Amino acid sequence: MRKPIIAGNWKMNNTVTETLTLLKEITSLDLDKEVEKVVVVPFTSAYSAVDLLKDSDIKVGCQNMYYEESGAYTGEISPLMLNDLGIEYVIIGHSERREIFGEDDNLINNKVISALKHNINPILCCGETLEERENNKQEEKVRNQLINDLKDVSAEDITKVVIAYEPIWAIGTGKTASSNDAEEMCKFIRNLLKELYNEELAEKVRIQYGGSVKPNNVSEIMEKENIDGALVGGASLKADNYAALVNFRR
Ligand SMILES: O=C(CO)COP(=O)(O)O
Repeated sequence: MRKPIIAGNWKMNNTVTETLTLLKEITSLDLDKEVEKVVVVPFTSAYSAVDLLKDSDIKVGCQNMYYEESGAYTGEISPLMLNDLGIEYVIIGHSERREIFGEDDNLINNKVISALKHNINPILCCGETLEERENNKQEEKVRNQLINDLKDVSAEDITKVVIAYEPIWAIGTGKTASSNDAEEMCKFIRNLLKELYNEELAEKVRIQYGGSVKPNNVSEIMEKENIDGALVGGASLKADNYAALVNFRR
């Protein structure tokens, strides 16, 4: 009932030339049409990616945005700019933004609200550090993040949000959460959504797992009841790997 969504987060990788090469390779491959496919590219590649993918069913996302529409915010990109390009998804609150660039839940909440107002679907990231997991604080951490990040998001809008559970200790480390641990946290998130909204809406929200997802573990992860997609970094940067992730059912 929830359409699976596989998103490749390219992070700070690929020039425009490299973007075009990779996307041409990806579009030449046979990709499952029943899976929603997103490539989340650097801002500099967004225009070229949208143009190259205009006749394909692969959607383009960006990795961040500011919440204001315009103004004196040197170095920032606005939702109007993303709209103008035809960007459908934006990652908000990735742990790298939180940890390296000091983004807090208040800023992230403003970005989520602004993206929704401009009809861009947020992929809202949450997840705990290794220390928090070792102290069994993962649920408390994710609960606090989501309560604050989703503040004032209406019932009408919550189903447009994709939530990505990305335990920080599993990102880029080759250490994946076990599929059972990932499912347990995604189920916890769905139950929280039931509490914040209601059962019917919570059942509609798509929840992704992210953190060292690879072609060889994607099927096991995607089999889980509360996991509806994957947000993939490293493995999404090679065309055949991206195709294998999208084709997790084959
Ligand atoms: O941060 C991630 C996706 O947003 C996960 O990255 P890796 O797949 O490289 O671990």
